[in-house]
Amino acid sequence: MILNRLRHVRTHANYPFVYNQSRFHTLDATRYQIATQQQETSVPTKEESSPLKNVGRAPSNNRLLGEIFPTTRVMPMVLSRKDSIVLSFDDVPGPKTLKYLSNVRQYLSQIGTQLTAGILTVGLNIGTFINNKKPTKSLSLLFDEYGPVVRFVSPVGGDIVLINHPDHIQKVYTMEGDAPVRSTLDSLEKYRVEHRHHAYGGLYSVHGQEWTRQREKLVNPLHCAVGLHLHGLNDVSENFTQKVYNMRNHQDEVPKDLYKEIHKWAFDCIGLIVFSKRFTMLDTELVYSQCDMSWLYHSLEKATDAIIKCESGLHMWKLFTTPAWLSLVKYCDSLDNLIGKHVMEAEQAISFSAKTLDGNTTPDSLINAMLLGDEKMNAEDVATVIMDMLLIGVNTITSSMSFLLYHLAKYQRTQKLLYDEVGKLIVDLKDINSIKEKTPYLQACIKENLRLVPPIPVLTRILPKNIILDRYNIPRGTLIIMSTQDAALKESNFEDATTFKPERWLKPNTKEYHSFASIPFGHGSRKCLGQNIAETMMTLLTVQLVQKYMLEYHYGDIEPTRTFIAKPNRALKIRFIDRT
Ligand code: HEM
Repeated sequence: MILNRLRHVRTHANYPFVYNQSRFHTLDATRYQIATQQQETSVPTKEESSPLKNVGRAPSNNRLLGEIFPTTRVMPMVLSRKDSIVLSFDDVPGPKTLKYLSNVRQYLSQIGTQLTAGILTVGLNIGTFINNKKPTKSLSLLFDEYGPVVRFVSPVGGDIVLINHPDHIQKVYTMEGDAPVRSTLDSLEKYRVEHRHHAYGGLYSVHGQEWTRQREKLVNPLHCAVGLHLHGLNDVSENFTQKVYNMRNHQDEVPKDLYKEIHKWAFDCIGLIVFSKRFTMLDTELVYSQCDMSWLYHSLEKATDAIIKCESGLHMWKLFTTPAWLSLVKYCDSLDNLIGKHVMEAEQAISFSAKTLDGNTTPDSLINAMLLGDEKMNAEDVATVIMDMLLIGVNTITSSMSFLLYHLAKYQRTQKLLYDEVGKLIVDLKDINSIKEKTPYLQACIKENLRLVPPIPVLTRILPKNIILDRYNIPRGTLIIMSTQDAALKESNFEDATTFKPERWLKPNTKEYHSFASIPFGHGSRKCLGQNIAETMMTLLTVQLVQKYMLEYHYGDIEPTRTFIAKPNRALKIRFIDRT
């Protein structure tokens, strides 16, 4: 939604460049001066009426942009000899084809910037297929062609700038402001506007004051959640380890879909954290009609598939009712209803026991934390927040756990070193920090796995101020896509970059790396809130599996798919061989 609003603004912002190219060729000095004046501090005011002053950024009288990023005073900058030359937004290199189409963008305004991202994804996937390249490689080819800052002139929405240099990523984060804005999933947003009567999104997708309110409400309960449920999380992991034992075939492989079993494990764990209830999807063979929990799981799976389809295609669902869109509505409705039921039960339990929450009391569940206290949320908002949490939390953890097992099975020497560390470990379930302290090599494995395959491979920001990246002046309001995975796979940032080498994260080696070269959980005030939960879950399960089994993998390389949350692109046929 925000993107759709900003797109309108950005369209006008580009006109001086699109139509006045020749004029600028003769006015180079003026252009550089103007671009420099727009550096990080400059934000347009209502008084700026000269067309030249508005080059490369939003028109000054735009109310919407002002609403999202409140206006600050313009500080004129004087160009001294020491100032490096700043190039305009139009000089940013990128594929030309889309530029010609940009003249028709105003006629297609309701489709939006996300479509350009969709086209980008489809293009990269086709390129990968035609050139028989690894999916992770095709994005880096773009940077090889155009340099570390690539501009996509969108024919139908706002332009996109793609970056992969750790210095630039760091600079974007330092300029993100107090209430950072990321691009959201348009499909989920449309669903909420049309089918949920403009309900707020969950923490991942809201902005501004609502984001601040939700984040403040959730930050502590999510931190405490791990401590509250450490035993339960360990039990779920034990369940998974036992299920693998029961499901193995004669080759010691799990013949059914191992990814799906990991998904159920993640669902049971996050279910425990969110609802404070023991879900038992791992023990349940799916008979959908029989219980709410199975339906919740089934709806989550189907809603995820539908969102992936809607987000990665050509966004036709914005114009027509496509099967993917119908499926999204059906399963998001189902998720909403089922989660709503849990929230209502929690509400009733609260009113029955007349629970209260003063400032120092730790709530006994995440739902209760949201329903109690001074800034308590209404039931509908709580249901939305939980839906987003399930969609992000369950899928990201499933992705990382799958790749962690794959990497351990593939790199036998690493697995042996890990076994030396955890083989005889007795896990003290009173304190997760002590478990982490006793397992530095395992923590390095988790980190290295997330470097190689971050479940969310690109992060986005829409900045409140102009930013200069690699000498190019990028106007505020531009969608900046940070290809963090590409940064993490670059030889210039990590030697032997595509190899799984946990040792690189052990002291003193860790100092060698740029702190923004691998940021799987993001950074800053909008950083992932589930990092501790994710690391704890992966620690508990890996310890149990490595203590009991030797992992092996004998098939072709597994790559992450290019979807909004990465998945393995082929079956996880890992062998779980009993340790004697
Ligand atoms: C391996 C697992 C996970 C990874 C790699 C991961 C990664 C991320 C990333 C990259 C972001 C965006 C950060 C940014 O824009 O700078 C994010 C946001 C978020 N994550 Fe995670 N995540 C994981 C698991 C979880 C779990 C288990 C939960 C909760 C149960 C969770 C809840 C959230 C929330 C609520 C946000 C939005 C925060 C905000 O906008 O303020 N994540 N995550």
